[in-house]
Amino acid sequence: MFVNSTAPTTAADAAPAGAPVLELSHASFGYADQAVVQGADLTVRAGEVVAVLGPNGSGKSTLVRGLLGLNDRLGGEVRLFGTPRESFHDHGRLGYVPQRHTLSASVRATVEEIVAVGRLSHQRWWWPVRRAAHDQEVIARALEVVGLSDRADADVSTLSGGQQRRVLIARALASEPDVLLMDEPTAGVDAANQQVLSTVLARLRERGTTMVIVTHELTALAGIVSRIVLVQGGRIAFDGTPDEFATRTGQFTPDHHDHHEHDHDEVDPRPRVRGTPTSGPLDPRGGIR
Ligand SMILES: Nc1ncnc2c1ncn2[C@@H]1O[C@H](COP(=O)(O)OP(=O)(O)OP(=O)(O)O)[C@@H](O)[C@H]1O
Repeated sequence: MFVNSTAPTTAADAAPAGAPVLELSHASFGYADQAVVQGADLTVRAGEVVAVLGPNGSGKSTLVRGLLGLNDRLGGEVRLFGTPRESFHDHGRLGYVPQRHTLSASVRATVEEIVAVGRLSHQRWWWPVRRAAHDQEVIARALEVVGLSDRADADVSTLSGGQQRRVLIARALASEPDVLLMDEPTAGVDAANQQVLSTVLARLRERGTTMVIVTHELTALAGIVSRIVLVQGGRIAFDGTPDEFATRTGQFTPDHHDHHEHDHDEVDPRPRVRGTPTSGPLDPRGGIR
């Protein structure tokens, strides 16, 4: 498998470690007039890797889509890189891998062509249609990081579902986002491919990429997440470190002090987030299956 490549770079003006990049203040999101997520307060800082857990239907996707402006905000505020969402236009700084989304069999495009779509947010109308050398380089690195360099010219419809998820991650990486939001990136992916994805995510974390990952498979992310947010019934029921989560639920003890924590001399720039467990019982499923 791939493993010894470098991840795509983040934008040159990336937020400094610890700066707030995504902020929700008493935010409610839903569909039409129906609130699904209510009164959410959440600040994600540069360099954090946040796992969003919760039972089916609790509102995880709605929360993430709400951050991106993909559903209705019914109250509260959303700020992206310090700017109110309604005035934020630098969408290339946010990479999004949607849930349950693979590439339709009817798409006639190569893997590289799909990943190249991620560069569109960097293009200007006066640019030539032909890709610049830098774009080509970023696309090649994104493919390398997800282990699909050798499939660049393959028709996407010939790839497995798990490989297609990796194409979508590469597409998001190709936009060189400051923040990567992924909705169940490991869902429906076999153990071998989950391992590949875990390696990809670990490498991105090492590079300081801020990530918000909706997941039911926390074990696949052990050693990668720095913070856990649990959504229950549309509300944030827990927000804290993996250790605090383990203590609170008594269910899951992630081995989050993996080798990535120790094989560097420099101080980890990621902020230490204080746990803010709310009162009341946590759902025993805790979003883990
Ligand atoms: N487009 C939509 N229109 C109306 N209601 C929706 C829509 N999408 C989701 N919902 C409803 O919002 C609620 C929360 O759904 P959401 O997808 O956010 O949950 P989730 O926690 O991500 O669930 P899962 O783990 O199953 O993916 C559900 O009751 C769902 O039916």
